[in-house]
Amino acid sequence: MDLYDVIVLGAGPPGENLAERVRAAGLSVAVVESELAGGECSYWACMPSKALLRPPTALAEARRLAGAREALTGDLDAAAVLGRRDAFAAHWDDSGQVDWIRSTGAEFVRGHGRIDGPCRVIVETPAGVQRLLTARHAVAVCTGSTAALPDLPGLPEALPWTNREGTGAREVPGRLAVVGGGPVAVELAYAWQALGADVTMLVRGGRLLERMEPFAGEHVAEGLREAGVDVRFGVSVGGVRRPDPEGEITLELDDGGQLVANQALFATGRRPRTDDIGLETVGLEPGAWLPVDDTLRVTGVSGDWLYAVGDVNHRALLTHQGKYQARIAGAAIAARAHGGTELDTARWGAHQATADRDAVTQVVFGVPEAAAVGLTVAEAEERGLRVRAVDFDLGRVSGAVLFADDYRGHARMVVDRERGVLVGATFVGPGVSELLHSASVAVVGEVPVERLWHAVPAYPTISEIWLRLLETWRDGEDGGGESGGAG
Ligand SMILES: Cc1cc2nc3c(=O)[nH]c(=O)nc-3n(C[C@H](O)[C@H](O)[C@H](O)COP(=O)(O)OP(=O)(O)OC[C@H]3O[C@@H](n4cnc5c(N)ncnc54)[C@H](O)[C@@H]3O)c2cc1C
Ligand SMILES: NC(=O)c1ccc[n+]([C@@H]2O[C@H](COP(=O)([O-])OP(=O)(O)OC[C@H]3O[C@@H](n4cnc5c(N)ncnc54)[C@H](O)[C@@H]3O)[C@@H](O)[C@H]2O)c1
Repeated sequence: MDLYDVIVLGAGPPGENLAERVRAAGLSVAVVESELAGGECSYWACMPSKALLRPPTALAEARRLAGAREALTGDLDAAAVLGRRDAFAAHWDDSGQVDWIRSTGAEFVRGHGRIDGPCRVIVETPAGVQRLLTARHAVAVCTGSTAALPDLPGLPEALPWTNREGTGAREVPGRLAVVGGGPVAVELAYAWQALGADVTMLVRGGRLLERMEPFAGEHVAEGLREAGVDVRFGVSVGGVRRPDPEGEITLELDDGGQLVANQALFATGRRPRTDDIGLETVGLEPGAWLPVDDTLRVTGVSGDWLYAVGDVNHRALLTHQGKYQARIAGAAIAARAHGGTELDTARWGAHQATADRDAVTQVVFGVPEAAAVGLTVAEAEERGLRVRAVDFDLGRVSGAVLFADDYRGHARMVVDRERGVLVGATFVGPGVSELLHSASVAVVGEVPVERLWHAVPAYPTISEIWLRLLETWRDGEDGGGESGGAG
């Protein structure tokens, strides 16, 4: 029997970070991984998708600049982009990440882990050997999520793409249907269109990126259309036919039409990887998301030993938010293990996950980029806050106009009227991703809006949007905020 202070099940970014955190606090830890250390993010999600997106984005941005545009002599080299993607996915070899885990002093155990009652994990190794690990203090489930496919006739036999093929494919399909309107659909539609596919997006709702402010999805839809993607709203898929798994795929649409393509990517959300991890041995339901308290401890399990971190708890399905949770959970596990320390579970406290509810950051890449932190107006109102949306056209900011000819974009800050602080911000436009952290600091720091006048953006950067937003805020509801110009 192997005894550790902490056992981490799943070595995606949150699992790796949790292990590092508890090691730094002097606890022993074993990390169990059934596939590749680094998780979905490193091999079939964040990394390869961003590697696919960066060359087309750079090219599209150059095309928008007189003088640079004239230097472009050809199109993207799809093979080179795919090759660069392979390098960013470390050629699907996790030895670098395993070395990093080991360098923290953690033990890395390859195999499928299943909980076997409180504080026990049985690992089935690739050699078929069963190994029992026991935890003195905590087991952290960090098993992530996998693509959720709709229950459609003919779909399983049609072998559609999920995010795995959508980020890992080695050939560009001639015609690609993309089902969904969330971040995966948006980013991969943009990337594959740029790589040479004819992409049609089938979005069942009326807009893209439904968790962001509506204007973000509108700008992104316009960008996709300009890039050549056929974006269709209000279309649902009722069934799928692909008699020859190597042949064309036909999507039957609810409006009576059909779409024939060479490949179909279903980007229709995620489900938790909890169906085969022994949850039934501790009274939990296999296949369900794991609800947690704000120290990331699973609720409904006695004994304070079971934690769930990352996608699997369904709080914020993003790598950086999972890593944030890992830092909080690691601190809480260490404090409970060492005893004697009172946990700081106040809002923004060291042992209280707060940002993954109140200051979730996200960037959806492509041209334009959509970047958001905190609450949208709708979310703030749902929480009973009295807010004011302060809007400004990014195309009237000097730094933006320099960034790209014919710059189009928009910014909004959401201000809590009672406290006079920002509770959310959204930017959409080329190159806005790096603006986001300034807004996050303002939201998390609960910086009074009036103080933001003293945070002087360098001229002429896109960050001057902050001055324009402050002027609009100052001029009040009906002030119009027309004071753009050169700062
Ligand atoms: C196409 C795509 C693009 C994305 N882009 C971004 C982005 O740009 N930025 C961003 O922040 N987020 C992005 N995300 C989301 C991000 O990938 C996830 O939030 C992140 O991977 C979650 O990390 P995780 O460790 O919780 O889960 P995962 O990354 O899924 O890792 C879980 C790990 O647990 C292992 N595991 C599962 N079950 C067991 C078991 N029983 N025993 C042992 N090991 C097990 C798995 O093999 C896996 O390695 C993207 C997602 C997709 C699909
Ligand atoms: N850049 C980033 O940060 C990034 C990029 C990609 C993914 N992610 C994260 O990964 C997670 C998964 O992303 P996603 O886009 O797959 O999921 P999502 O839940 O964000 O979006 C799913 C989309 O599919 C649609 N849909 C769901 N069921 C459907 C059905 N049966 N038929 C047609 N449409 C259907 C939804 O309406 C929605 O538009 C998200 O939480 C996302 O934030 C982040």
